[in-house]
Amino acid sequence: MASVSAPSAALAPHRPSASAALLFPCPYSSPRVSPSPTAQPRRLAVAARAMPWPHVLTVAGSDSGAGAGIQADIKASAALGAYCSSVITAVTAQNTVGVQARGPCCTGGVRWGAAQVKTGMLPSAGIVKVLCENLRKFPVKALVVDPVMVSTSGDTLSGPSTLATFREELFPMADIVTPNVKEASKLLGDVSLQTISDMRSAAESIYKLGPKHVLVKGGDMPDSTDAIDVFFDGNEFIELRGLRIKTRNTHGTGCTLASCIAAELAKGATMLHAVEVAKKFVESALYHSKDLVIGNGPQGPFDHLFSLKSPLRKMGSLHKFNPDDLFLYAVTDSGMNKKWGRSIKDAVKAAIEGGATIVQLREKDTETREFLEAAKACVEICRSSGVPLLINDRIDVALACNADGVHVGQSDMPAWEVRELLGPGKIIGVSCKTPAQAEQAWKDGADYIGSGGVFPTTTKANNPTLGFEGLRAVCSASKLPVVAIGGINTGNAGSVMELGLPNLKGVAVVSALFDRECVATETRSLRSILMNACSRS
Ligand SMILES: Nc1ncnc2c1ncn2[C@@H]1O[C@H](COP(=O)(O)OP(=O)(O)O)[C@@H](O)[C@H]1O
Ligand SMILES: Cc1ncc(COP(=O)(O)O)c(N)n1
Ligand SMILES: [Mg+2]
Repeated sequence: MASVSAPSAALAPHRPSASAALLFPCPYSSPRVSPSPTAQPRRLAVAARAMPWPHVLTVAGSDSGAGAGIQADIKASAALGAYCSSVITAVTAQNTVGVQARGPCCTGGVRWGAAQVKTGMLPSAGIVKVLCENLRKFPVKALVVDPVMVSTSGDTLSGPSTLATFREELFPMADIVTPNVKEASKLLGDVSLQTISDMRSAAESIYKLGPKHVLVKGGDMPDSTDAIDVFFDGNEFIELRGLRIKTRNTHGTGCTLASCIAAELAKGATMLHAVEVAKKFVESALYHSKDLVIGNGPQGPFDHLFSLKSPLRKMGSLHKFNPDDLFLYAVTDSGMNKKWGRSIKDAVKAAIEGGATIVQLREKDTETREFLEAAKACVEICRSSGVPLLINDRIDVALACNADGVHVGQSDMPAWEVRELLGPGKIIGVSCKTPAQAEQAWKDGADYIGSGGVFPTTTKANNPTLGFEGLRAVCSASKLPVVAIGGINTGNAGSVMELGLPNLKGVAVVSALFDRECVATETRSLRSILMNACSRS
């Protein structure tokens, strides 16, 4: 890419002034309603009035190369279904080689209402102070602070003069601060950060400066085959481990991650879920862009809008996947429900009443139309009880009913293709019998694996039995949480949980619940057996 120079007027420093309000008009005034509602389809007109759109305001620098900064923020927010407005704090001239020039703009007079605000490059202590004044005057719903200091190309974007203002004024207001390892080190007086344990200590020290959460990002961690970030909420450290994509196109990963967090928060996600979706989004975008050639420099931009190639995709589920949801996993079977004269919907209702923590509709013999109708009814029941609903194999049905996710087997669509179709927010489970399959499921972006048959079963034909030893091997090798499946019932479920296997979060059952007269009673007794077993092991 040729070197791009920024217009010199834009590089001249400005003092904050009231006229900035004109430069950055408040984007929150009511949209004009079409004077002729009959001219547009009724459903669209109703939606436009009823839905407050998720909104991110980015306060960051412009990157003329458009891979990072404001440009990344707008693309990332749009990709995740949020509207993004912007306050430009600096103009930079950058390309795939590095930063050629930079200069500050102003942030004065901007009213951001109650948006989720994401901050990026804040080039001077003066601008950080103006920002903090505004934040105190106009409280926001959430504040995501990406303390941009040095670009990945090694160029300084915000000098040491801003450090104290970051630490003392901005961080205490933040809901999350997302430094990379180099920034975390600078913020803590150039401490050396070489290991995950160093990242944990850094997260804890930065947390003490006042933000509600800290994410220390490990994209630039040397010698790591995985991309590991450390999340800290003041109580618990969570290691977020993703696949490290081999690509030169990593310019703008940090800006993108922070904007995605803000976009997910705007959509109503909790902080940890927002961070998890954001990380998956960056991983998917890098994967899709790994061979992209833009410019000749060592660090290229990536394609934020890769998902446009997958028009089927929905906006993602707000149901954050919690591995503990695998505890009592109810899997339906159309034959069994027919035999006992109940509908899929009534079977699911009863399982939830009895304490099922996740439900999968596995309807191998149900006609598509009937399956979809039942799935839509089950989505409603599950949503109102806070229980995630997954669909076995049928990605089309999962998309049509907006289920929380899908469970696939080794002969179904590969999990990475499912992820392409469903997007980063949905839950994906994969059946795995071997450590190699478990490793592949993780690489493909799955959230959990189901492993079995632990015992002989009649529910699934030609299904070799793994036994406890096979289950142990898969659990020990898995980087994902595991649910055991296959021939599990009230008589043997306790012995499975008492194994105390690493990553084993629960048991999945079919006939033990649904090939019985009273689903709710069976579910209740299985639940108490599992709870007792867990308290013993
Ligand atoms: N090659 C990669 N493959 C997968 N994820 C990556 C890669 N590089 C960075 N990430 C992820 O991108 C996000 C931004 O991290 P990082 O690149 O460290 O931030 P920054 O851009 O601020 O230096 C993190 O979630 C990190 O794990
Ligand atoms: C205007 C601006 N803001 C932020 C970054 C950080 O980018 P990177 O993700 O490459 O560290 C950048 N290079 N330019
Ligand atoms: Mg980076």
